[in-house]
Amino acid sequence: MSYDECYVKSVIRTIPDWPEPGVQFRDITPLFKDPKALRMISDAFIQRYIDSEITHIASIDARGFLISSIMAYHLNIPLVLVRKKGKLPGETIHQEYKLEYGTAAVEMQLDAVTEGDKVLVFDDLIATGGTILAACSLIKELGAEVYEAAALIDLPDLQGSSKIQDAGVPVHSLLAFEGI
Ligand SMILES: O=P(O)(O)OC[C@H]1O[C@H](OP(=O)(O)OP(=O)(O)O)[C@H](O)[C@@H]1O
Ligand SMILES: Nc1ncnc2[nH]cnc12
Repeated sequence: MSYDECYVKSVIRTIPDWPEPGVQFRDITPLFKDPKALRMISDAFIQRYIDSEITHIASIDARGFLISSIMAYHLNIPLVLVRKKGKLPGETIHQEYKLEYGTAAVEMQLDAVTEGDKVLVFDDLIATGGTILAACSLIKELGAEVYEAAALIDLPDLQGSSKIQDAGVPVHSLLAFEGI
């Protein structure tokens, strides 16, 4: 089955003014109810990385987990978790980042990745880029290299993907949606 961008885009639902007025929420839940669309995007990501040098996928809480665990299984590489602060046991490091209002923080376990690892950072969507940049900073702090940041959806008008690229991290996404 070949990748059909129009088909995949058609199963992503836009909810206007959620969770607050002015936001066009790109809802990926219908994609998980559609095995054909899920297979198309999973295969597209797997094809991109099958012959790459990536050694680990660092997957971002929570929607990032859904696609990256399929990728890790098929690529036969370790999946490590970047979670919202306070969810991971044991020794961790965390990084704060800015939200539209206030701040949030993501966290990784100290033994998640180490020097020599080439890590793909994966999330479902890039908006302002704050979450992925915080994840990249944790991976670098642990001594590993960020190979690339990938997401199903980019919202280019919010300039997050440009910000990530300006920080020296290549970015790959399958779909772009205009607007915020
Ligand atoms: O590029 P940014 O501006 O940082 O925004 C993108 C992040 O926002 C959403 O996560 P959310 O915090 O809503 O969490 P969820 O995946 O648990 O729903 C999305 O899944 C990304 O992780
Ligand atoms: N517009 C949006 N749709 C879905 N998830 C998001 N996370 C941040 N902005 C979003």
